[in-house]
Amino acid sequence: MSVAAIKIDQVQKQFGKNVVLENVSLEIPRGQTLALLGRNGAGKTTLIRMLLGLLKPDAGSIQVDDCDPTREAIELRRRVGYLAEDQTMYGWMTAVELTHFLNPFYPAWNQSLADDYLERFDIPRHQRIERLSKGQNVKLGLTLALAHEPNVVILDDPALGLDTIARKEFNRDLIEHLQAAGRTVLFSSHLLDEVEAVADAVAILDGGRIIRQSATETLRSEVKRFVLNSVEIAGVTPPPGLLDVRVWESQFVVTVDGAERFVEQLNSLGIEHEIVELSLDEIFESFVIGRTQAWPQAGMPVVV
Ligand SMILES: Nc1ncnc2c1ncn2[C@@H]1O[C@H](COP(=O)(O)OP(=O)(O)OP(=O)(O)O)[C@@H](O)[C@H]1O
Repeated sequence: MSVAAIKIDQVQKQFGKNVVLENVSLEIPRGQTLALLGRNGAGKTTLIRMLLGLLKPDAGSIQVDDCDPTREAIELRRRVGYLAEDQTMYGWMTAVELTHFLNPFYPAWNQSLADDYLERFDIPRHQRIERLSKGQNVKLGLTLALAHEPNVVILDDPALGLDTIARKEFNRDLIEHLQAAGRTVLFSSHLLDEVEAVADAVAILDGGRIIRQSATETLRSEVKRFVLNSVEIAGVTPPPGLLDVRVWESQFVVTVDGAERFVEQLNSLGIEHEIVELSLDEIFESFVIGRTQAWPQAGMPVVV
């Protein structure tokens, strides 16, 4: 058994002329929860569909729980729990009927675990699925994704459309039932404030590439915002990992990936600075819409 539960190596995918994924590589160690972040249309669902063998990569390779999704799709489906974005289910069945219906498709299906989830998630067993609320629907989807005790769980924007409290409940359930059981979880999301509490690691997908993958805590300690006096910064070499520069009255507000190195650089030059901690939301924003053009070039007059 390999150490990585999910291994994506140099994957490419294009639809017609639209290159959606370009040299995407990503590894998720067993037992880890990784949040895949990206703006609308970044390619999250496309990547997830390839992990499940529903789409073939144009190039590159994928391993999920030691299976190649393109060649072992059925075996893979049995080992992986999947909750799709806007999952549609048989509306005319009741929740409990659906669990019994799916049972024979999965050799490892655990009906008493399915019953247990229905109860713990407060899903009315005998109500038709079409009459369940959005929150109950998502939780039923989660029940179905987990009842065969998969090693790997893939959730495509699971909290989409849920209200704030339902999302918090969902995240709590995710932590209690998946992480505690040592499952590997990959979930895509754009609700970053909530990802923070759940994800051990995040990967940011932008422009068809993974532009950053890191432990959530490491990312927060390495990406910081600095407030600097504009006169002092003139002529200083832009730091590696510069993500964003804004001119604010007589100050430069600079976001850097590699905060420690930048602090050393500023200290060695005797430049005073204030450090601002960022939320994951602000970090994500700096990566995907940050602008670095406002960094002053040596010899350039500086706005004061
Ligand atoms: N089957 C397909 N045929 C053609 N283009 C597709 C197909 N599936 C996805 N695309 C295109 O690929 C790009 C990525 O779509 P994808 O659904 O993977 O993004 P996403 O990150 O999941 O977005 P969202 O957060 O909005 O769900 C989009 O430009 C989309 O139009």
